[in-house]
Amino acid sequence: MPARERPRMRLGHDKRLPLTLGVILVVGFLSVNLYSFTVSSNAVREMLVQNTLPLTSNNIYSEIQASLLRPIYVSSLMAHDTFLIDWMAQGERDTDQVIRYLQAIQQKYEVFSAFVVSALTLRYYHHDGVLKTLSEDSKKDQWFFTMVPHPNAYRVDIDTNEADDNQLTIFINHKIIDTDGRFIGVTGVGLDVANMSQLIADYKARYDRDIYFVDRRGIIQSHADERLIGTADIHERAGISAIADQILSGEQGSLVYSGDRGPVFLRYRFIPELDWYLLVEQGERAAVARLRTAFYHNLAAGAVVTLIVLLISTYTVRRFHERLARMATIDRLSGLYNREAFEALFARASASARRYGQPLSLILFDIDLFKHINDQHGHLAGDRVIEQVAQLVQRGRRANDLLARWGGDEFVLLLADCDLAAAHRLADGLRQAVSDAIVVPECNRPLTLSLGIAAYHQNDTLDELLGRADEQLYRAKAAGRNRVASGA
Ligand SMILES: Nc1nc2c(ncn2[C@@H]2O[C@H](COP(=O)(O)OP(=O)(O)OP(=O)(O)O)[C@@H](O)[C@H]2O)c(=O)[nH]1
Repeated sequence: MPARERPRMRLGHDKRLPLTLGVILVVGFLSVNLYSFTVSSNAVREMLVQNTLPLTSNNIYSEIQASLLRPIYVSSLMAHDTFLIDWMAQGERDTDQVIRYLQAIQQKYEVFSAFVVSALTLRYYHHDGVLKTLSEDSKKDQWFFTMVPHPNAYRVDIDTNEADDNQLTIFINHKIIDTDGRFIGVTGVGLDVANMSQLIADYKARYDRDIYFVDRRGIIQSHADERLIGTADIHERAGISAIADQILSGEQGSLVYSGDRGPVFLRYRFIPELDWYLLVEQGERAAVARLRTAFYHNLAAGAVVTLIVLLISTYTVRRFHERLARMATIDRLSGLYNREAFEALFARASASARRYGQPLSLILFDIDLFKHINDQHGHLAGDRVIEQVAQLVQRGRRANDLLARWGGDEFVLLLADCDLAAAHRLADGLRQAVSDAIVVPECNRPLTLSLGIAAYHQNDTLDELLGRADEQLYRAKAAGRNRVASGA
């Protein structure tokens, strides 16, 4: 049956189920994903504050301790070296001697620089020679004069190195005390800040966290961005300024501040060896970046699954509706349209005939003495005959003609663009074809039809048209069956 001919029968809303499924899936996927994203983000945050950042801080602290231990040890060794103490006590006579000593230290321990400054002469001896004489008036030399009242034996300072193009250097300054307990100078080694910065940059790459040091005043002393060193103050930096005092008054702890890209989790720890604070921080965005990516991937997967379910359910529902529509419009035994479908299709065909002013004829036909076939050969044989007639007429009809089983052994054939005379000829041909092709089961007589034809009149109802065709059919039966009767 051509699809375009199928009568439109509302058998349900075939979009409702896929839509409902779609909504349930979208809401389900969204809520499950959002929930798991929120739970995992909270877990990551908690992990960051309670575990990851403190652990990182501890690891770095240990590494710092390990990397400073050696230079501090070397400085201490120099400060207690009897050669140096004696040499100073004896009036710093042979300069070459002390320079060779400093060179040996610098080479042996592979430090950036080795130096000694005398409190007596204020001369600054460097492994390359005598650098200068310190002056109490020079701002640059204050580090030395502040060493005297310093409570500890050594101090870690960060400063530009005049002996090496003013490069930033970490100095381990160690007091030299003579045998009488008097302060006679400072000795120590210098470490390249670039190395330290590299170390911190490595941490950043390894842990994806910002790691830097500030002194007790809040001035950044070591940072992957060297421009900040010695100049930037955390009291003046956006976000962290709000918690700067809290950091600088504690030993260690975890804090949160709002950075320009969301909350930043910070772990601070005071490092007594450096007299600095170690700060380890990580933005929430970076911490949950992977989760966010997973969230988007899950959503995409959910969208694909939803789409597939929508397609499958739409296809299934459509197939189901088509079957239902077929069941509701097709007569099971003959495979022809049933009465309801014919009524709907007639309305369309008659409207078209009216619009284009074309003739329309209806043939109502009935198998002659069908009851006998049933009675003598059984209902199944009768059914078989109905099938045969239906198939034969269906095959012979024109594409625009509508054929339906009207009930029992009665059929209707609506002939589009066909006047009464042409319909009569066609009906007779049909009658002939059936009696030529089909025999009554088990008795060799040909099966015959009686056919009544009526022409469609403007504004006829189906009942009116059928009524007139039925009269003609009655006439054909009355006249002895196996014939065609027609009338306007
Ligand atoms: N096998 C079968 N029989 C049916 C079916 N529907 C109706 N019938 C029978 O078809 C017969 C119809 O008989 P009628 O059309 O009234 O009478 P007839 O024997 O064909 O005689 P005329 O129409 O006067 O030639 C009845 O016996 C119905 O029981 C069906 O689906 N299958």
